[in-house]
Amino acid sequence: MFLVRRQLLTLPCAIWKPFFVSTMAQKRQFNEGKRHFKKNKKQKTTSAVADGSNEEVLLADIKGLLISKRDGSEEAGESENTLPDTFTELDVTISELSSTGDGLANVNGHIYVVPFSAPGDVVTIKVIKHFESQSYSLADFVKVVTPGPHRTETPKCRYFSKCAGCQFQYLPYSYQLDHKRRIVEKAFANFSNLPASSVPTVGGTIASPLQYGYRTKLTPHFDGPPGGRRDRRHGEAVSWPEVPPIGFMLKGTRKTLDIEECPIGTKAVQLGMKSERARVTKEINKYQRGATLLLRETTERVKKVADSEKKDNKVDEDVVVEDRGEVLHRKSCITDPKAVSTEYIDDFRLDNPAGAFFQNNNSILPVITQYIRENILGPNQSSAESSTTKPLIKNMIDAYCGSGFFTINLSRMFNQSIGIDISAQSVEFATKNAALNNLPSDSTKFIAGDASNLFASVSNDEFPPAETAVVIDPSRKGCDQNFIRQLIDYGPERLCYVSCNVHTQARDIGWLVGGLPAEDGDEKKARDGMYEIESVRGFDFFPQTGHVEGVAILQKKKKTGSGEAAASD
Ligand SMILES: C[S@@+](CC[C@H](N)C(=O)[O-])C[C@H]1O[C@@H](n2cnc3c(N)ncnc32)[C@H](O)[C@@H]1O
Repeated sequence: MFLVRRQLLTLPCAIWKPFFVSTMAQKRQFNEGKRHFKKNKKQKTTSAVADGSNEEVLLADIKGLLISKRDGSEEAGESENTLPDTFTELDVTISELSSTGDGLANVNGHIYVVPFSAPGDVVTIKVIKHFESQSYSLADFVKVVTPGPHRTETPKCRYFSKCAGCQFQYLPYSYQLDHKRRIVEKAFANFSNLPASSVPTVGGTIASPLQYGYRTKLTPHFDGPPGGRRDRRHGEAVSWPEVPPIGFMLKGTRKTLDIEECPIGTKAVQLGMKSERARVTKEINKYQRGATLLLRETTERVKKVADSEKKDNKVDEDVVVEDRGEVLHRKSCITDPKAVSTEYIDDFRLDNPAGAFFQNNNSILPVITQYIRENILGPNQSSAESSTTKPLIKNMIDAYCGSGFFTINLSRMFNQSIGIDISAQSVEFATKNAALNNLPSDSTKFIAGDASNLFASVSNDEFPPAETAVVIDPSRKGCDQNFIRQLIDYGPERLCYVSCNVHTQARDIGWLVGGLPAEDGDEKKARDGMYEIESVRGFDFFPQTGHVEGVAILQKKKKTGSGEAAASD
C-alpha cells in the first residue's frame, strides 16, 4: 500500500531557491530534459533540431510558465528535497493549459502536469513521477475540488478523463478554438527561431462544422493474453482466459481501456465499432496475439429515388443515410485495410485504401479547401478559371500529396498541377482519383518519389517558379532540411504549408523565412531565408482533443535594388 497524503502545497517561499539563479539551470540546455523520457530508438541523441515531440513541446511550456512567474512571483523557486512522495495525493490550482492538452499547476516554482484540467480549476492529483532537475512532475487527475471558470461543459463520453483520446470535453468550444490559436502562437514563439516581427498575428482557429461525430477513422485495439508470448515460444496455441478489453489507452498507462462507444466517431464508425467488438468477442480464439482494428467510414453517393419507385422498404442497419439535397450519402464502415474507402468533398470524389492515410474529419475538408482556394494565389489574384484578370500563379506542386486530396480539389484553378508522394500506392490512387474527377492527365499528374528530390523531377521551364505555388503537407515530423534547401533553391512564388504538427511546421517555416543554417559545418548547405509569412492560423480538425492543424501562407520576398530579398509591402 502506498501512503496517501492530502495537502495543499503552499510551502513558504523562503525554502525555495530562485529557479533561474541556479547555476545548474544556467548551464543546462533546457531540452536535456528529453533524456528523462523513453528514447525513441531512431532518435539521434545530439540533434539540436526541434523534433516537435510532445515532450519537447511540454518542456517549452513549462519553461515559459516558470519564466513568466520569475519576476517578483511568490511561486518562483527551486525545490530542496521538499517534493511530495510519489503517489501522494494533493490539491493544486491549475494556472494554464499546455500545448499538449494538459493543465499546468505552478507550486512554488515546481510544475505539476495534470491531464483533464483547466486554468482556474482546483484539482486533486496523484503525483506519479518527478523530473526534479527539470522542475516538473507528472501527475494523475483524481477529481475536481473547485471547478474553474472554463469548466462549463458536460462531457458526452462516459470514458472521458480515463481514455487518453480526448482532453477537452469539459471546455466550451469557443475556448478550445482560442486555446488552439494560442498553441499556434506558442509554436512560432518557441520553435521557429524567428523574431516576433516576422510572424503575423495568428488568425482565429477555423471551427469544425461537427464537434462530435466527426472522426471518419478509429483504430481500437486489444492486447494479447498474459502468457501469450510464452505459449507462442513453445509452439502452443495461445489461450484467452476471457475477452480482453477492446478500446483505447487508459490515460497515463500502457493498459487498454474497454470502450463500447466513442462519441467523436461518425455514426457509421460507431456502428462499425459495435459490430467489430461483437465479432472479436465471438472469434477471440482465432487470434494468436493482440491486434489493432480498423474502422473507416466509406460513402456511397446515390441519386434520390421517389418513395413510389422504391423496390422495397428494407432498412440496412449497418448503413447511415444522409440527405444531401439531390443525392443521398449512404455511409458504412470498412474494417479491411485493403478495401477501398470513398469520400466526397463538395463534388470531388476521392478513393483511398482504407488502411492508408486520409484526413479524418470529412466535415472540415470543404472548409479548408475553400480557404486555400481563396488564399493560395495571393491578394488580388484571380484563378486560371476566371477570365477577368490574368493570374500570376498558373501552376501548383503538391508535395506530400497522398491520394491527391489537395491536388484534386485545387487543380481546376491552375493550368497544370503535379503531386508527389513517397507511397507508390497513394500515387496510384491519386492518378485514379484525377480520372474519376475528369481532370485531364496532361495537366494533373502524380509522381512517386521522395519530396526531398522533388525539384529534380520538376523543370523550371514547365513550372516557372515565379508562376508556381507549392502546397506542403508532410507527416508530423515535418520536412527535412534537404527538402527545405531544394525548395529555397527552386524559389516558388507562393507556398501553402499545411501541417498536423504546428511545432515542426513552425521550425520549417523558420528556415524558409529566417534561413537554413550550415549542416555539420558545411557552409554550402546554408541558405538565406526567402519567404515572408502572409498568414497563419489553425483549423480544428480534431475537436475535443489538444490537436490542431496549422495552415500558413507564405509569399516569396521581393528583391531590393541591391539584390537582397526583402519583404514586399
Ligand atoms: C499528412 S499526409 C498528407 C497527404 C495528403 N496531402 C492528404 O491531405 O491526404 C503526408 C503524406 O506524406 C507522404 N510522405 C511522407 N514522407 C514523404 C517523403 N519523404 N516524400 C514524399 N512524400 C512523403 C506520406 O506517404 C503521406 O501520404
